[in-house]
Amino acid sequence: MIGILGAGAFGTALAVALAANGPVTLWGRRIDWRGENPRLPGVTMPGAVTVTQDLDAALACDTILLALPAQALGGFLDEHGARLAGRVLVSTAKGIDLAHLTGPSALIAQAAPDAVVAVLTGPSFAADIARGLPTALTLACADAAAGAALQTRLSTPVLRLYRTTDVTGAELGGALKNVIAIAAGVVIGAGLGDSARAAIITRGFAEMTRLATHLGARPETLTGLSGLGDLTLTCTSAGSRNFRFGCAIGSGSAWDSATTVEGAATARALARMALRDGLDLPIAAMVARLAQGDVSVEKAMDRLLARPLKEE
Ligand SMILES: NC(=O)c1ccc[n+]([C@@H]2O[C@H](COP(=O)([O-])OP(=O)(O)OC[C@H]3O[C@@H](n4cnc5c(N)ncnc54)[C@H](O)[C@@H]3O)[C@@H](O)[C@H]2O)c1
Ligand SMILES: O=P(O)(O)OC[C@H](O)CO
Repeated sequence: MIGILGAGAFGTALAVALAANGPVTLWGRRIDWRGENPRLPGVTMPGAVTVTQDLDAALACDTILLALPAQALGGFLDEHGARLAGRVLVSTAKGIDLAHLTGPSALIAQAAPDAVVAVLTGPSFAADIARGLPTALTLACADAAAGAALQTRLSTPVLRLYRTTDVTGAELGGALKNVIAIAAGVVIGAGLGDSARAAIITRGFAEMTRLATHLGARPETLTGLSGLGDLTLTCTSAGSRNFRFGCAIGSGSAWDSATTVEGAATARALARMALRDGLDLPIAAMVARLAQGDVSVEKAMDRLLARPLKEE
């Protein structure tokens, strides 16, 4: 049976989609809604989904999807990680943990060393998945046989999973695209134009590839759904919270800090990793400063444009 930890927009959307294959238990720490999750308005839960605050019910499942925000995952695992032993654990968070400078799969593997760990990522808005719109994702698992079994188990007629054994590449693609999406939003919010956005996407993709391959990812994974695919979606759609957050920075508008924006903390993590490993990640470093209000949009653009001219 499938359990999902985290009853936010994405956990709920996955529960709705996977109910097509059988019963699903969706756990949230606070379920103060019935029938329709306010984080995913207009979506009714199918009968095959049990929504619960009882963690034991979800932990009784053999396959568990973790749909908590990246910066919340470490704390959750500190408290409950030992109870995840022996399961198939699928990470869906798109971020780099600021405290450990690692992706969610490494945190999970550390908390539950004997578990099979996989990553589900790729271009997908929760609202699209919940509405049953066609979506293609990447399922990454270092254990090829376990990955193939999961691919079958988590695919539905409209949710099409492609598999890879490159966990590092798939996970980093999903985390890093959020940072570049903030930068793309800043460009659009500040009225700098679509040409500048295309430049940010392309140079951002170069940064994503530089860091991911440095950490052992296969370059072709970055050009797949989990990298370029998700980067394209997130940098071009107002459906993305990261993109909208960037737009708010660029236009000087207010932002609701309760909204999950994974790219802000991940940009800070990347800035630290760049320093640690001597990498050049100028867009990520600037997003980290913009997200914290440490630099104005004008100064950020001036500094990026004043960098020495170089080969592409
Ligand atoms: N929303 C999407 O379209 C989408 C798509 C793909 C991947 N994701 C990824 O899924 C992850 C979750 O995003 P979301 O959209 O569901 O966010 P969300 O803000 O809608 O929901 C987050 C949920 O996590 C819960 N939570 C936070 N801290 C917790 C803790 N310590 N213990 C237990 N529960 C906790 C919150 O109560 C909330 O229900 C993110 O990493 C995001 O990048 C989201
Ligand atoms: O709303 P965002 O920016 O968190 O993006 C959601 C998904 O990651 C898009 O694939």
